[in-house]
Amino acid sequence: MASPLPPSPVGVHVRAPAKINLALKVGAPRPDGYHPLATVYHAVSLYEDVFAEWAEPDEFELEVTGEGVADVPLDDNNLALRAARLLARVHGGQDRLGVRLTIRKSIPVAAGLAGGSADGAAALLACATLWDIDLAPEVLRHLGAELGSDVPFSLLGGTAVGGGRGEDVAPALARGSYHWVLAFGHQGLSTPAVYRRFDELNPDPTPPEVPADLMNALRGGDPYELGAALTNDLQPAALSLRPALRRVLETGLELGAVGAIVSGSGPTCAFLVEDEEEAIDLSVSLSAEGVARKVLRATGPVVGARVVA
Ligand SMILES: C[C@@](CO)(OP(=O)(O)O)[C@H](O)COP(=O)(O)OP(=O)(O)OC[C@H]1O[C@@H](n2ccc(N)nc2=O)[C@H](O)[C@@H]1O
Ligand SMILES: Nc1ncnc2c1ncn2[C@@H]1O[C@H](COP(=O)(O)OP(=O)(O)O)[C@@H](O)[C@H]1O
Repeated sequence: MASPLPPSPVGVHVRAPAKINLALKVGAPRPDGYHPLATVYHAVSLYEDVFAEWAEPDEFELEVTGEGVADVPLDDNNLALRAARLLARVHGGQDRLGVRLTIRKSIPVAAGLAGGSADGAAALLACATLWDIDLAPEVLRHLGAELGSDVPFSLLGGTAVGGGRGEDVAPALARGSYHWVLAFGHQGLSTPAVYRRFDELNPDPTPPEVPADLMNALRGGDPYELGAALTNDLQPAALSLRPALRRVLETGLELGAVGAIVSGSGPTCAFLVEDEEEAIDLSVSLSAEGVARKVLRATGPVVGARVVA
């Protein structure tokens, strides 16, 4: 069969954001092993860049550069490669498609910020654009859910409620823009290990519900209210596996953060501050304290995966 002609453009650049969970309520494991969640995702301005270029039919190539590359799988376990193969298989029709993917990582690996999911989401969108496969956003999100629980949100972005195992996303009614300071650890945490520790610590958890105070705070747009309402059921499990995180959280609060939380399964600590000036002050002071490997500022909410060029 003849290989399809490269449609224009020949290369596509997609950018996808990191997430933090403003609320993460976790229930008892389901028969399939996943935990039912009621979560509020929030996309922040730290991005993965994924480039997709036309390649020979059936050729799926990957190059990864940037933050934490040594810990990124380069084989078919990589979420970006899996995304490309999945899209080609399900929506490629009779065409024998191929792609050369390049990921420029800025989101630390296994940090609780969904960097791998951002790569999967970005690769889906980049390949769909490159191969001229026109899919509705909800169809793309449905495909994303096959790659991982956080991938649909990486495509959606903004602030959104997540149900099911996290893959069932809907935009939340939210006002305002928030300033965050993110403190990264020296070593990642395994998401399955943190869920396992959650099970040990919570033999009989209550069914998860999105907290009303957090939704009210988001409707009001006041960072102080939001800071007080941040909640993460996985935080005790992450602290139990990485006790040093307690000091990071306490230090950020002592230095003026209006809220502090472990992001998802950790180990990144996210600090909410009042405004940009406070964000600059806190990031400088936290760096000086030496409690984290690296400290960065970010704002949220930002849009989900999007074509840049
Ligand atoms: C904890 C969260 C919070 O948003 O994110 P991270 O902090 O890892 O970024 C997510 O639930 C992670 O989502 P994601 O990293 O996409 O997980 P998946 O690839 O779907 O699943 C990886 C593993 O995590 C566990 N898992 C994941 C989701 C879920 N609702 N229950 C689970 O028990 C399972 O052990 C599963 O095998
Ligand atoms: N493109 C990718 N980038 C980073 N990690 C990936 C990628 N694809 C698969 N992974 C695997 O997913 C794991 C979790 O990755 P990541 O999304 O960075 O963290 P988290 O789930 O804590 O948000 C990594 O340890 C790695 O084995």
